[in-house]
Amino acid sequence: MAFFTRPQSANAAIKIVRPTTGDDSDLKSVARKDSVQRQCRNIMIYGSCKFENKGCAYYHPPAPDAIPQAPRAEPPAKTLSPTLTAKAVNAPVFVPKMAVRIQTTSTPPPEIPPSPQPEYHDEQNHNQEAHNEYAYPAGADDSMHDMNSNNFYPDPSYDAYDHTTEHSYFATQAPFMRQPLNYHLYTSAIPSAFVSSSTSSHFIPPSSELRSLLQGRSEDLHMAPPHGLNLPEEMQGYHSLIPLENISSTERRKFGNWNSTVYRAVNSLDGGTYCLRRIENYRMNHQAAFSAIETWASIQHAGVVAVHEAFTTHAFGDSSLVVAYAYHPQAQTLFDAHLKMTQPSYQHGTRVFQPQPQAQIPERTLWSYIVQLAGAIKRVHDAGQALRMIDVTKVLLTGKNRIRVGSCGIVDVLMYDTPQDVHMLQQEDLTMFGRLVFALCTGNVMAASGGNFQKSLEVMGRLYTPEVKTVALFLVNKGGPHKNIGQLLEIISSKVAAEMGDALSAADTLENELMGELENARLVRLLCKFGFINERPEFAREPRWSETGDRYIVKLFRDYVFHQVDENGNPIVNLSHVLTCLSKLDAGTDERVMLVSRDEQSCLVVSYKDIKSCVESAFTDLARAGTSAATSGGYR
Ligand SMILES: Nc1ncnc2c1ncn2[C@@H]1O[C@H](COP(=O)(O)OP(=O)(O)OP(=O)(O)O)[C@@H](O)[C@H]1O
Repeated sequence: MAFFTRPQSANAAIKIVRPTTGDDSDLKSVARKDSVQRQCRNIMIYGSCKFENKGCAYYHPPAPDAIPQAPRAEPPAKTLSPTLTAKAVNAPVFVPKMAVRIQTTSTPPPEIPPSPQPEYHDEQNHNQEAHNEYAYPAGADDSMHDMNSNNFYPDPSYDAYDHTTEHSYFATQAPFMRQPLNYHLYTSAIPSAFVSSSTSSHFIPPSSELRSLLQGRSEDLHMAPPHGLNLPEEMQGYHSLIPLENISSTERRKFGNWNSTVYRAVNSLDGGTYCLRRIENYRMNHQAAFSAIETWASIQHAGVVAVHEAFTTHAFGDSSLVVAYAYHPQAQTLFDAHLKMTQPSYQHGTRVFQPQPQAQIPERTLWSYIVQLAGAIKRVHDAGQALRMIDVTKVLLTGKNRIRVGSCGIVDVLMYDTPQDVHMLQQEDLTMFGRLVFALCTGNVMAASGGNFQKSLEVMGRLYTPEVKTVALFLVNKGGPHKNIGQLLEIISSKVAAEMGDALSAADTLENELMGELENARLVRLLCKFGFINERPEFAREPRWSETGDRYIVKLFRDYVFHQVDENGNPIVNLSHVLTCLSKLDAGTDERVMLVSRDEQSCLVVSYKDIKSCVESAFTDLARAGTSAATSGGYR
């Protein structure tokens, strides 16, 4: 038989009634359905009615201590769902620590102190339905009392709603209690008319592609170093070094005149992954050479790969300079992304390649690169620095149409002994920028040089709008000492506006994606709490701790969520059911659920709010007994 497939929602509510007593004269009046005998709403809300003896026509039940105790074994079985057996109803009564509405309980409602709030007493304000269908004779008073005293929500953020301090509209409404957060229940994504996760936008690929992209990055970040690399185990707190380029090649790669290698490494101080650029055989003459790194570390910009620190080391067997940068998993250089058509060959450490017919970079992408680079250069020049390394092999493509200038600061350290005028270096930045535009337009890194120049202009004019040529010429031409990046930004202002629009839509799209994932962390926390509580062999010297008290409800709920079976005893594996139940539990809704023990001897009707409270209380017990209170606090 399907014992965990009971009606579950408040809509399929099982009417909960006060247990019958030997003297049913009181209850007769409760059960009467005529309007005159409906229970006064003031009793339900405030626990008393000022007008009880002053003409109030509604029914006022006797004070709780006047209600005779109901014998436990005689619950009103006829009020239960027809699918329940009387046997289940007669199950031993379970009394949890917290106030939960149990059908078979005969505990009288606690006395509720009269409320100082003004009372309702006009005919309209008596909600007939509330009196009739869900009169909660046994539970409502408890529930109201609990809500008034905030027993369910130790969290101060669940304080009673103070309607006087809020918006004036609400201040005119009837007082109500602030409900627990229920926005975890559904993710109200931005309507798809505005943000679509299935189509590709300029910066963000469609949702499915975005996921596999992020998954790939995560894989990259957690990749373990292969054996036999013969690299230092540890170096200035960095470990797990993996080279990002081929180090077995006989041709050594050069960074200017220096041999250089790029590694990915993990920092043991913060656990973060970094990109280390090592310059071999570097001799440091002045400690002050690192002052530039300090300046670069303070430059934070979306278009610049962040500089972390620099140090010298003998860990590689020589004296190396290492500069640590932010690591962007699966980043590609612009050369690798757009210009590399054939395997480049190397002669004396310099890349030699044959220009090939390229897959043309779309103009929108080209403008995006130009605007992003201009923004990065502006930030760096405003900080009194020069990038000195704007090259297709040093600009990284870190996401869809997203680029950042890498390897910043390192030239400043290497060239410390031959200081140069910053203004001249900034002018040089603009020229390098122009050459990069030429290279991207034509697919030839030497496009702006010597004999290639005119041909490159022709190609550019054929493939792109005249504005692109204007920008490229502005950058490579000598424009005098006053030429600066601000002038370029003025020229391309309309492109900057378009870029900004795309960047804002990207933020909207990502926010939308994030909304869909919002519950994940909360549901995992809930599952962790279940894991801590359920089936715990012993706690507080009580071997049955996880089977009794509040934990019993948690266990029954676990069965309800995960262990349901169909009529043939086959497991019901319904992830939607699990997610819905957990979301409702996380929100602590008032919706009630019927929990039946496996032997059908216990049957409880509890709200998600109650179950949440049981989980919290059991988890708090465990956390309190744990060695580190601080750690346990992190799971709330
Ligand atoms: N900050 C970073 N995060 C992630 N990957 C990076 C980072 N910096 C560089 N890389 C990667 O390291 C690899 C080597 O970088 P490098 O700058 O040496 O490029 P390169 O094409 O080898 O240039 P060169 O010819 O000058 O050596 C490239 O694949 C690049 O994508």
